[in-house]
Amino acid sequence: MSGGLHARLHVPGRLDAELDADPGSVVAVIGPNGAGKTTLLTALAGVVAAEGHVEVDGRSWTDPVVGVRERRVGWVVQGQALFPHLSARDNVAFGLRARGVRRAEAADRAQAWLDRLGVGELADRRPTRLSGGQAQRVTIARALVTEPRLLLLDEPFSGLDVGVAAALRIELARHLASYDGVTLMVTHDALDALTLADRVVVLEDGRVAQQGTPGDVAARPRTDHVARLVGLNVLRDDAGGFTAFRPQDVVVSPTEPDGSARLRWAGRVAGLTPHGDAVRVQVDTRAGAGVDLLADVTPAASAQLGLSPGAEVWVSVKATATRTYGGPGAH
Ligand SMILES: Nc1ncnc2c1ncn2[C@@H]1O[C@H](COP(=O)(O)OP(=O)(O)OP(=O)(O)O)[C@@H](O)[C@H]1O
Repeated sequence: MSGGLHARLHVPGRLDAELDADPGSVVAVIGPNGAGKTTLLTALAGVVAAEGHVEVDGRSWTDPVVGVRERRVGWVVQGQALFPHLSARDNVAFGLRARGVRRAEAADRAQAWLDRLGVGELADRRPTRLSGGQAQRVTIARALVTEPRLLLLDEPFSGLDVGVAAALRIELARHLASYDGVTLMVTHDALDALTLADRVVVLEDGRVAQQGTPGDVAARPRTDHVARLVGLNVLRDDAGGFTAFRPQDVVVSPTEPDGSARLRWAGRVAGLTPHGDAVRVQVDTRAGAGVDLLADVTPAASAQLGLSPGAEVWVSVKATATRTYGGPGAH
């Protein structure tokens, strides 16, 4: 048996997934709504009943079944409330007290974690007197104080101001770097998956659709969801291969473009949104299972082409600007 996490979990109708993670690694779990991300986390924690097995640090949590309270899991869950009647320090100390740690020691250890997360001076405050970012830091301290072997983060930055989330991201990255347990982080944010994680697991319909390093998953998405997250156009061919290209390499023209070395599609403009200095044009081409292609054009070109929703256009991309992978003979 080796360390880290080994899990195979089956929750009928909701999840059928196998997962391995090295000690100290951070795994981002991404996928569309309803893909099974929360089910995966709750099944690992033992909150949701699952068939299969879970092994952490060489110890089975499923044979015999280890109860929810005995699993060494730290939770930071979306919308999870702190106990309103307890101070920040007592909130953090709670899990230690429940494990029989004496009051004074629990308070000291809680204070040390609050200090580490930069909210030590707020230890006596109740949650209603904390900002969203401060409360999330207390929640993270509460998850880490019991020294879990599995840290489960479900959208840890959602609902926070951009600036607050950015600061917390840096803080959390620092803690994760020195944490030797396994972290699983559910996120809808491509940047979090790319910057905080060592591995990315893509769930779709309760199954693992793809996994790999963040760089590999971002460069070679195999699901529409990931393609959209990382801002790539990805088309699937009949042989199971994929063709990916960047929106900035797509040319929009009023008539069919010349040149045989271009892939081209006729379509209609489905939407226009600002994207950095460019205009991101969504074109419904019926090219790939109802997925719109994305093209980035300059505002001047957009005006010149008279782009507006419903306009008929051609989109094309040089074959040399595309990358194919995944199918037979491709890589
Ligand atoms: N308590 C439940 N009982 C039965 N089915 C459920 C329950 N909770 C979720 N499901 C179903 O299980 C599937 C996976 O849901 P889950 O909440 O794990 O997805 P998710 O990837 O976390 O989605 P989101 O991004 O929307 O949070 C969905 O089809 C959902 O409808």
